[in-house]
Amino acid sequence: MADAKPSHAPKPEGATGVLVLASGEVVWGRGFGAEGQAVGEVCFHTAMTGYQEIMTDPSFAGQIITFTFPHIGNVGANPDDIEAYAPHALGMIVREDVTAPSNFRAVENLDGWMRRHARIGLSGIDTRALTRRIRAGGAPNGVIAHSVAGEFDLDALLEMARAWPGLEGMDLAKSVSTETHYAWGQTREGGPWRLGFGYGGGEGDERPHVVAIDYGSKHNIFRNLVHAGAKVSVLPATATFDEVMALQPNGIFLSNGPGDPAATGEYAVPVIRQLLETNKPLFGICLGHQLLALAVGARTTKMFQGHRGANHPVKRVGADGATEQVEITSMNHGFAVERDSLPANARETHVSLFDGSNAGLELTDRPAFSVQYHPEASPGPQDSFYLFERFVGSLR
Ligand SMILES: NC(=O)CC[C@H](N)C(=O)O
Repeated sequence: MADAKPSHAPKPEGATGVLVLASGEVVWGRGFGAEGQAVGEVCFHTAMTGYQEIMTDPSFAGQIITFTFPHIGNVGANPDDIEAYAPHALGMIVREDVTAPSNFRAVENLDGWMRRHARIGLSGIDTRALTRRIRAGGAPNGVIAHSVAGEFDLDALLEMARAWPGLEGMDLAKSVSTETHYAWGQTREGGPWRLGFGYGGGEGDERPHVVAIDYGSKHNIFRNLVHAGAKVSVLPATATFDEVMALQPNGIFLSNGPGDPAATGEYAVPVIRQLLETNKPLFGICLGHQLLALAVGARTTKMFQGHRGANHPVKRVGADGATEQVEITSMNHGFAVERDSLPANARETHVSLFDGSNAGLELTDRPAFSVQYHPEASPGPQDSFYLFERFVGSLR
């Protein structure tokens, strides 16, 4: 089968998978993983490693990921490289077919892992053409479908893609959050994973206590907080001010998460405003950054194509306004804080060197700061671990 390009071409021989965009474009390929169909926003991710971490990052709820790196699946799947206990991305679009894994840590192949978790894959796609399509036209809504028998109702799939309302205005954080409060160190994972050791512990009464509000958090954030010296309790996205304070936090963490930050209106921002009044140190990542910005009166906006990759350069600007350093960061966001809407008590601390968009802030009258990128990496570089040390170091 020739590699499919975005087109209205009739179904090629042997096609078992298809992507149908809301525009009517049809891209044929070969399905893997689960059969069925899923509708969401089609984005692209440029990381060369970490497909399992990316698929399990809850921030990707509602999204279908096109991997620009052509060989996805060649290290299989294992029970450690996960950022949540199940995948949250709806599906993946890849260039090459998934081959048998070649890695000593693999316990199953990606195809079986995707099937087990009811996630759809599409291979044999010209991912460069699709990425250029997204870069030029923005991230479209679309349906990904897999049928071993090769039976597809294109009209129904197109209708599904068109009927999907899109991520703007969509509140997804509370649907992927934890349902109950739990202590991170008492789960099977603690600090960062090490070959031969697995995950380290995080218990200890002498450690400063971080209460994390889970809007769809990645596990590696909690592992890094533990590694920096904290113990972590996790609360649902809808936790009230009283529920947070009942745990006697030394510091508060606002997690990453999916969907439109402005659509979390009634539960996140009002609580964050109350938490800021306590003057307890507060740290936010990605959705947590956007929610902190909203809480101080700034605005967020939907980006044209978003930032998703593991090598995004960010400029860090010191409080003196002159000292500048560059961090290479991991990014995964489709919304951004509008710099011009930041109030006088919020200082922009980080700027994306790809497009100049806001990538971090700190309040000048409260011990609160946040970044748009993912300092916990997984996947990605670890340049930004200092943020965990800075936050945990500020807790008493
Ligand atoms: N990784 C995240 O927390 C993403 C935040 C938000 N959902 C966005 O797309 O911008």
